[in-house]
Amino acid sequence: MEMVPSTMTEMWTTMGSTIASFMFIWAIIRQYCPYELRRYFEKYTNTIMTYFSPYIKISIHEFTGDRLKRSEAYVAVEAYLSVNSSKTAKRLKAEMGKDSNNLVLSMDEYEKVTDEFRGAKVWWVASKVVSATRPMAYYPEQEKRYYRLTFHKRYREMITGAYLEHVVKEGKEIKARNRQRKLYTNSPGYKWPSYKQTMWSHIVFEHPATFGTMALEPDKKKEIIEDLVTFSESKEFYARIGKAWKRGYLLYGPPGTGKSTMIAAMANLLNYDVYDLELTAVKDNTELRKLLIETTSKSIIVIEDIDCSLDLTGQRKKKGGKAMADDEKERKEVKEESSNSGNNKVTLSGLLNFIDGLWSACGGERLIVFTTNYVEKLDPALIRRGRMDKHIELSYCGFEGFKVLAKNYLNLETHPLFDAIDGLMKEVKITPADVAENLMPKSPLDDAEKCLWSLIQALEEAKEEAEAEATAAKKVVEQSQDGGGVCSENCLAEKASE
Ligand SMILES: Nc1ncnc2c1ncn2[C@@H]1O[C@H](COP(=O)(O)OP(=O)(O)OP(=O)(O)O)[C@@H](O)[C@H]1O
Ligand SMILES: [Mg+2]
Repeated sequence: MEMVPSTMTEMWTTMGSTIASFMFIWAIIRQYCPYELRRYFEKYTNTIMTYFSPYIKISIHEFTGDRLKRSEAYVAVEAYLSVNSSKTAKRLKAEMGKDSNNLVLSMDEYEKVTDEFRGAKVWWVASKVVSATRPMAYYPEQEKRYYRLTFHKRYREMITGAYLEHVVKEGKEIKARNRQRKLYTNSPGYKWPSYKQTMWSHIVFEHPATFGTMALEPDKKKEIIEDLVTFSESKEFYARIGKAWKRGYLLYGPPGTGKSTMIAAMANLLNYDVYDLELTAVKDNTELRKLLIETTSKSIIVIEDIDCSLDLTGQRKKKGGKAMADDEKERKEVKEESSNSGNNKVTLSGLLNFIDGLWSACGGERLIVFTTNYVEKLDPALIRRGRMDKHIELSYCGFEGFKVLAKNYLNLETHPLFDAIDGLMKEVKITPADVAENLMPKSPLDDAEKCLWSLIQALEEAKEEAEAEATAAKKVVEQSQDGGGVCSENCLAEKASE
């Protein structure tokens, strides 16, 4: 009877020491056996194991090829498992979901979940390979994440066919349902594209503007909405006519007329992401192309104040201020210059390529929107139809626009003061931003009437200013006509003081 515990102890001791020796030997092998030899050894053990194993494995990697874009299959599987794994997996990751009010769960790394499909059992594992450490300490390791699907070989046909189809389809649906719209921007300080997943950084897009809240003539509004909706539903049409599925919009007009607001409204209408491209932060044409490739479909790529972002006009003037007739030739020169000199800048040709070069067709379903305050400053090549298909002028606020704002801000459909405002609006130019500002209650006690009076006052002031300016301008014209182009000493002094 007493023998049992002692035998047990002995057995444990022997086993312990065997394991210890084995680990020791393994450590020695790891240290001294060359990496290549070990790889070779591992490869063949794997092959032998696979030969005898009744299971088939399929890996779905996050990045395939040259890591240009996240694999669509990976994204779909991720979404599919986010729903299907949360019931069975024990370690889960949580991320903020749509509208930031729920958490979306997905399986954590190295977690295994089981799924069943028509009586067949399959296993999914989320895993990653960390590539060998690089000599440079500040250059972090690369992680390559992937999902691995394991199933019995007797289900081969069904799993590789129907099941994977089901996973991708459902994954895409889940993705669309949980889609949190994003606002992306290219960060200027960022240098090492290879270890970060993307060159864009993003936040959740939460702009409340819609076409409903925009002050715009109803006809124009309707036309723009129809144009956008038609675009988003025209996948087949674009394929048939052999054009990339994208459309360019140029929004121009004075400051405060709603160009940025309209972009937000567009994104909200179509449920698209927004890529706010800061051209001045882009190093060169190559980087511009990389940024383009990393944009996803169903998105709006925005370049605000295009006239300020790029010295396009300057570049062309530098070439000797030639007449517009030399246009084509000049553009060619600019192109050559940019390809030869390799100066680190985004050039006009780089930007044109970005909009309609070969690369611009990847992905599809994208809007490119430029905004500017000075449309006449832009290079005609940049805004010709085909590049910027639709030109939308956003202008000063009309009475119709005012009514929308009055409804939004004060919940007013009519008011006795509306007639006075209508009259004044015909005489003076006021931006929707100024109207909006005046209609905004300034204290809790402000009622609608007070806000309307504030607007009337602003309109009257603007009118007086405009009149004063007009008289001054008239005076100058008269004086120059009187003097017959030759100024008297007095006139010169007056002009100088002006
Ligand atoms: N058409 C409009 N309808 C409703 N609100 C407007 C409209 N235009 C401007 N606004 C209001 O004015 C503010 C400024 O508008 P926004 O930023 O869109 O102007 P912008 O045309 O982009 O000006 P900028 O050229 O200076 O960038 C917004 O906060 C918005 O509330
Ligand atoms: Mg703006």
